[in-house]
Amino acid sequence: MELIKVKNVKTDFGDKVVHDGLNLHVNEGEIYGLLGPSGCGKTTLLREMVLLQEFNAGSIEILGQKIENISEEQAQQLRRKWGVLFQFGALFSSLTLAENIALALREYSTLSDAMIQEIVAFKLDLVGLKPSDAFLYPSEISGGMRKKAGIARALAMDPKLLFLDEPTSGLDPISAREFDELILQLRTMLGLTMVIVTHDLHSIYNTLDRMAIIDNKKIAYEGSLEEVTSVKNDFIQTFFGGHTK
Ligand SMILES: Nc1ncnc2c1ncn2[C@@H]1O[C@H](COP(=O)(O)OP(=O)(O)OP(=O)(O)O)[C@@H](O)[C@H]1O
Repeated sequence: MELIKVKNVKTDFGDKVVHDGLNLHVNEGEIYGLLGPSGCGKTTLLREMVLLQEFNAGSIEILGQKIENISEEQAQQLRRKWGVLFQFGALFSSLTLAENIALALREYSTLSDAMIQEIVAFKLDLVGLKPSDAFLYPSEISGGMRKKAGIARALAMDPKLLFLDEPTSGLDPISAREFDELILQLRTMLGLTMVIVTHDLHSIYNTLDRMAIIDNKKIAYEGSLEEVTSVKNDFIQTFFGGHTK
């Protein structure tokens, strides 16, 4: 089942055309990568998918709902069905990790305090953080732990879909690989579908089921790693740093 359908999406910022007819789909349960050279419009597409950015033409359907011309009420309902972790999507520095994770639950649910604490503890455990980490502030933890806490916050409302923008950027290699493992575990445990913008070749190899490479305003290549890297041309060779078959 296709959870995301992008059809002929066009985006410009004034004179600058960023997307000129993008087409892709993401299947349920898939870890799908948005790749491409710097500035090709990956983050813009991700922002369009999560209703933070308008596009000029075409159509995007998420979880069966077309998002162009969506009403505010429908948009609010849809936003609760996905979690997002942006590259600089910092946690609120004045709140503990537990308070950060609980934020959406307090805003969108009528659950009791005790129930919210239980859910927070469960989410912390899910991402590999300790119960005692709940009381720490973002400034007191490492970058890797912050990313994990960001994922725990994104998972607070039990989303079906997770959108991640450059999740391993800024992490040391060990934390980055730990993060890849976490992504794979979460998919297995929760059956999540994920869309990940990434430049990280290790993450691309370790985690992605399929990917789209945006170049020159279009989806230049789409498919599994095997399919994409079997293309014999200079662009693909350079993009994958010569690590193709
Ligand atoms: N709000 C905006 N106003 C004007 N131009 C924008 C805006 N947002 C993005 N752009 C431009 O659109 C292009 C695509 O940006 P985007 O951030 O989507 O690229 P990207 O592929 O994610 O890049 P990177 O890999 O460097 O993060 C860039 O040229 C950028 O400068």
